[in-house]
Amino acid sequence: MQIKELPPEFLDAKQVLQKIEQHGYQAYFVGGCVRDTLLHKELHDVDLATSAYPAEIKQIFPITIDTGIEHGTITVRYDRKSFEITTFRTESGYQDYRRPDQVTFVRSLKEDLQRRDFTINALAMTATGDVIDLFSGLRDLDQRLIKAVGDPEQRFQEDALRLMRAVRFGSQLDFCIEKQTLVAMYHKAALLEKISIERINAEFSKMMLGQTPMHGLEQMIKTKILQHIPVLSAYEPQLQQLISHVPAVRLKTNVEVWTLLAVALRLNSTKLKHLLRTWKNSNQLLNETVIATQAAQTMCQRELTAWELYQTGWVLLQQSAHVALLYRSTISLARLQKQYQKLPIKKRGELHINGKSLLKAGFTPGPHLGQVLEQLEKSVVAGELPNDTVALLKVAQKLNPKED
Ligand SMILES: Nc1ccn([C@@H]2O[C@H](COP(=O)(O)OP(=O)(O)OP(=O)(O)O)[C@@H](O)[C@H]2O)c(=O)n1
Ligand SMILES: [Mg+2]
Repeated sequence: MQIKELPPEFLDAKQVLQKIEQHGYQAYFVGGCVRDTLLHKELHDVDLATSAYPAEIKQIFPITIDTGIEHGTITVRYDRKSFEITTFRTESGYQDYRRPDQVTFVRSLKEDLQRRDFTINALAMTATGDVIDLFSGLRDLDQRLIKAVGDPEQRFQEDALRLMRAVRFGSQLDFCIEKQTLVAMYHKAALLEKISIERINAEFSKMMLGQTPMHGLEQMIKTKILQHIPVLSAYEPQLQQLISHVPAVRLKTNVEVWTLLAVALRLNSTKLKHLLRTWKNSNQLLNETVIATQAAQTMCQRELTAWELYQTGWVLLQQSAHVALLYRSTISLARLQKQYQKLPIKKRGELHINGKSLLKAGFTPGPHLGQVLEQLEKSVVAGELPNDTVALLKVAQKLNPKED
């Protein structure tokens, strides 16, 4: 099979491959970029593989960087751009189920492709667009199957993260996991405990942001993978309920992902923070999810007050509403937007009074100033007071009678 017109992302790299070929070596596009081109999907990275050893690549290109030379990866500078090229290799060892103990450079493309995880990821393509399919990856792309290359148990034994990758690709591409591969996942599920939570999280989030996240969750339950991931393992019944309640959902952001889980698992703020911290999410994601969850849980029961709308902010309100809509179909985004737009102010900076103006008016410095300001802010947001400096100062003086 030949791809006649290569996407533009390949064009610069094509020259690099051809230059390597001119020196008598083989060089190919490999991995996800070939898969995604065949599926007409957006490409994120173009991986290059070659029969040339790192030292030989250095002889061809005057400027190189030893990016991961012990694994055979070199960055080549060509035409003012950078390209990562990896020498064909086999891997052995895998004592820790994560990394091979030993990498051996080889000259054969087949040996390189057969250590890869799934058949659809084991395709190669020449500079001129010829697809090399040694493990029936094209058939599996056609049948929409995630199938391990060779012996599935061995593939998962080598790198247990592949358990999550199988589920992730299944959801991203809306593919099924082939039967033997699924059985092997069930047998090897416990190996996931060897994998760092950061890497599990990265795959899990991609899965949840994919086309069929509920199918992904279902497969995590069926294969028992769920039993070997932190915190969520304790919530199987709630996740099962979520799957039957919202069979089809497309989530757009990580905040939506974790907010949906928080709502489905009925987590209070302490438990939610524990989940998010255990999964090593960033502080920003944690803070935003806590706010969005609070709003979503409330929206499932009743409309938000002006103060709640104000505190959540428009960006998080949209995400909360997207989640809450799955539980309460009467929520209207247009109505929410109208209510938000009607707020007299959108942030504290818009309040026509601040600490400085209070001090200028003779207030003594101290924490009570913050309390007075918050009271004024609440009253303005609720529409009980105009956002007017003179009026606000008057009320401030009443709130703090000791001051003149
Ligand atoms: N645990 C892993 C990780 C990667 N690979 C191989 O390395 C390639 C590149 O890995 P990566 O960039 O992680 O995945 P992609 O398939 O490129 O998918 P993505 O779109 O997420 O980049 C994969 O296609 C696969 O051939 C593998 O065999 N086993
Ligand atoms: Mg990739």
